[in-house]
Amino acid sequence: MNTMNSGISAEAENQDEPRAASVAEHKPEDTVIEEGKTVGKPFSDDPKFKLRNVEVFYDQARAIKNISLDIGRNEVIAFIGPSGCGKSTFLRCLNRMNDSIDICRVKGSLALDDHDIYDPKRDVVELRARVGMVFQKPNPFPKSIYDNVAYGPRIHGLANRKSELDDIVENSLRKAGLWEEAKDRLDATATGMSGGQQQRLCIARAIAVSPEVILMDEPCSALDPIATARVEELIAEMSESYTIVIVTHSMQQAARVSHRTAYFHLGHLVEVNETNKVFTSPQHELTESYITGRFG
Ligand SMILES: Nc1ncnc2c1ncn2[C@@H]1O[C@H](COP(=O)(O)OP(=O)(O)OP(=O)(O)O)[C@@H](O)[C@H]1O
Repeated sequence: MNTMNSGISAEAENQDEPRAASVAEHKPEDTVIEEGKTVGKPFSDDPKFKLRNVEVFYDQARAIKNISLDIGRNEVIAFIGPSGCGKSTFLRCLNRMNDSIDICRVKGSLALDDHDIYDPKRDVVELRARVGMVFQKPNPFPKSIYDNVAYGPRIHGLANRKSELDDIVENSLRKAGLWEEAKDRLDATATGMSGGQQQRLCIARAIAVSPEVILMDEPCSALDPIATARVEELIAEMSESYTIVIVTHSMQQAARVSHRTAYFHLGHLVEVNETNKVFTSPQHELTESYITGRFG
């Protein structure tokens, strides 16, 4: 796990690659991006997801442009890039959350454990149990803490007896680091919790159906620094059991929590590499421009 949290720009600027000279000569936005060409290490020896030539359209507008990427088993991968570059759109393909958007079309090959995610015969409810999601804003149901966590296991029939359900709720809350705070108020309404607690409850809710992957779309953007630190600790703990994909606007967060980082730009996947490499010696000038704050 990478623990760098400062000095990203300084380290990036200290490298003596010849590319540095060319950056000074023209604006980053003038850079021509070679479609479908991602520098670094976009592929993995043990992929959980194999994503090839993925394109996503909203009506005629192409939001994702010929992206190929593997996401490794039990890897934490961060998606970074300027606003509107397609991070969330690409993330939402991984459990077909885009299905609910009528104008959205997904092309290419997307496989989870070598099975086509977009197979028309695929059970999307089962897919989303395997590939859970935590959103930007904590969105607990207006129910009790217990019922929030028990909801998924109930609809998926994961517990035959009340005692089994109790165990799932307790284990999920423990894994989400919320048990001590919640155990004496399981019947209290979830919306009365703090924002950070609500977000950990949403993580517990995702964990309760035994997912293999957890997608996180800016999970800390509505949280204060202490609640953010708690969720980041959780990500580190959860990475032992799950594959985690996190979209973040915070480069420090990407550096702290992820093994690999993927840099998106205008719908292209420009660079993917081990996180410390992306932040200390980016190979693409657009990545370097972004992490040194030239735009974004
Ligand atoms: N439901 C939608 N309908 C039409 N266009 C959309 C829709 N959602 C996203 N887009 C467009 O797709 C492109 C990529 O958006 P997306 O939200 O995936 O980017 P992002 O990198 O996650 O942005 P941000 O960091 O601001 O959340 C943008 O041009 C956006 O306007």
